[in-house]
Amino acid sequence: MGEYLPLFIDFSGKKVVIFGGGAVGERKARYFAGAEVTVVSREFTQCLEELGRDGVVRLDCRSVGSDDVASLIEGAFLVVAATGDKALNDEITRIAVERGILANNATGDSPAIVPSLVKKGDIMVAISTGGRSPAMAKYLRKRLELALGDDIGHMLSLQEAARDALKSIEKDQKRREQILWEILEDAEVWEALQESDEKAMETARRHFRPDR
Ligand SMILES: C[C@@]1(CC(=O)O)c2cc3[nH]c(cc4nc(cc5[nH]c(cc(n2)[C@H]1CCC(=O)O)[C@@](C)(CC(=O)O)[C@@H]5CCC(=O)O)C(CC(=O)O)=C4CCC(=O)O)c(CCC(=O)O)c3CC(=O)O
Ligand SMILES: NC(=O)C1=CN([C@@H]2O[C@H](COP(=O)(O)OP(=O)(O)OC[C@H]3O[C@@H](n4cnc5c(N)ncnc54)[C@H](O)[C@@H]3O)[C@@H](O)[C@H]2O)C=CC1
Repeated sequence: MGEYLPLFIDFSGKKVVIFGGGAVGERKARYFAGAEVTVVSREFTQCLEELGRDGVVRLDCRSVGSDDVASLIEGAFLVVAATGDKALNDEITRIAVERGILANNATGDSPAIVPSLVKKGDIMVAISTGGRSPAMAKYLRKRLELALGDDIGHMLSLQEAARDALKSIEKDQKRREQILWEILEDAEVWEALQESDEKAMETARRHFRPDR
């Protein structure tokens, strides 16, 4: 097993080439939908056809042999091998790696892993089992989705606002850090968040006191 580490990458404008237009190719295409996604496949799921029609992804309908791969992945930032043909997926992955392109292999050893993703507004939690049990990654995602309530999205907005306000009030960085923590750990602030963002900010402000 490799030394996998998560990293949040800005995919806007990046070229992603996905091979295979089945259920797995579709899931990966939706995951990377913010990028410039092309799906290359003999056939496409109905959902991919719709995404193609709406201009969310580009569809390239063709049968792929290993000789075609190099030209199809030119300029790509990431290649996803998700056809139903394991040998072809391994070959696609090998060719991408050879060219220094990131690759995700849906049926074998994979240089890059697509995680399970919990999203609450701008907060993201990525889950991987290092490839050992994708089913368990999915299971943990479902549990975390339930455990992390919607109020964390509101706390994010509050922290952002408090952080901005503190920059002009409190010159000492360590002190700003401490105040932001106090707000995070204040049960009454979390309670006030249920009522309104304004009420929560009001409650949070008591931590703004100058301490000297
Ligand atoms: C290594 C990895 C490479 C990669 O694809 O990136 C990989 C590989 C393989 N998956 C397989 C099977 C399944 N994968 C899922 C689901 C997901 N698989 C995802 C990621 C990953 N899958 C990467 C590791 C992630 C990690 O580190 O944990 C998720 C998280 C992300 C996504 O794909 O979007 C997404 C859940 C999203 C969500 O809902 O949260 C399910 C369940 C389901 O579909 O309901 C099953 C059936 C049950 C089972 O087998 O566990 C097989 C065997 C194929 C076969 O038997 O033929 C292989 C190949 C192999 O093992 O060699
Ligand atoms: N990594 C993951 O998350 C998971 C991986 N898998 C594995 O991923 C693979 C794909 O799964 P599905 O999408 O469900 O299969 P699928 O059979 O529905 O889709 C495969 C697609 O690849 C296309 N394809 C196959 N060979 C091609 C070629 N030479 N040229 C062009 N297109 C070609 C087919 O037309 C089809 O559209 C399977 O081997 C499956 O076992 C399955 C579940 C999860």
